[in-house]
Amino acid sequence: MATVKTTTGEEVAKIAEEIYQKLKGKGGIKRVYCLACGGSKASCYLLENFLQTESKTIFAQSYSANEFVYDTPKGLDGQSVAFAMSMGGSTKETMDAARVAKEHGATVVTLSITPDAAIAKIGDHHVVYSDESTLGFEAINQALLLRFGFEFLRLQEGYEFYDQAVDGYKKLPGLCERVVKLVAARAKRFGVEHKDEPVIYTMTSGPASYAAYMECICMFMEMEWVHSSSIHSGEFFHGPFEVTDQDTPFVMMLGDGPTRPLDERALKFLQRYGKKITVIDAKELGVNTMDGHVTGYYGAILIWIAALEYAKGLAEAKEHPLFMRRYMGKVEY
Ligand SMILES: O=P(O)(O)OC[C@H]1O[C@](O)(CO)[C@@H](O)[C@@H]1O
Repeated sequence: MATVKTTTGEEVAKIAEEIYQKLKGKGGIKRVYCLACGGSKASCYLLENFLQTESKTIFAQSYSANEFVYDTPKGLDGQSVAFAMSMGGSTKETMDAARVAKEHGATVVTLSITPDAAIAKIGDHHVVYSDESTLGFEAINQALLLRFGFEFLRLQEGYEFYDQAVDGYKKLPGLCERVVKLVAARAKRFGVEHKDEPVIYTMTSGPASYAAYMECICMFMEMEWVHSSSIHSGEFFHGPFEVTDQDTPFVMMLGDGPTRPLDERALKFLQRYGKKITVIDAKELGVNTMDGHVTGYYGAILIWIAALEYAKGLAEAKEHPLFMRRYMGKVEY
């Protein structure tokens, strides 16, 4: 089987530079929109979160693609950059959203796992990423998108932690491989212990929020048909904590960014009043071999890689393959 050449971090840097040079004369990059569905939408969150937190000049927002089509933001214009991501490269909602962005004058970057995807024809630039669920850690979409964020910030405002960010980018694939091995036995155990659970909640905050959301809507609900909800650690105390008891399982994700205290507070409560608690901790996954300023972002990716293994463990124990569907691709919707 021919291997697909994925986009490198350096190539992302080149595309980012081209985009910046093009928009510089118009006043620079004003807005970044991420357009996608399901797992692809969740995977945009790191870029959104990074720019929202670190940038003073670039507004960032991700959209479920069809919302962008039906309720297009007024700010979409020639100073906007839209990232339209679809793993398969042909999801209609995402293709339509990319066209809307293009029609409004935005620079459109498309992303998929193949170079010749249908969506690639709509945009100005195309990025090819690897599917991390089949062990392609060199070009994970979340990391490639994050790299765009680092580059835009460096070019437009100056990013004081740029060197650390790029260094972390290089270390990431090795750390992901290490995480898979580290959690292998735990993931199997998680599967066995949770195979008959009707509901499993996920919880975290900050950059890792996408991992909790993806584990919930894609892995547990879509792939394993298990009820779930992803809860923000801060919001936990403003409603959801009332369901805590000794029978209800939670997957608690501890990030390594500034919002970790929120996660620790929620975990402390769960340990006091709950019982079925699985902890995925970015610190333990090895993110502290990187510089402190970027560990929140990369830690989120390591959490996701671990969460993916837990979902595989569940699929194995339930004898319910991850790609079994009842409705998707089978009925009209
Ligand atoms: O990334 P694509 O190819 O646009 O597909 C999106 C679909 O894939 C999933 O992310 C995973 O099956 C779904 O959540 C979503 O409906």
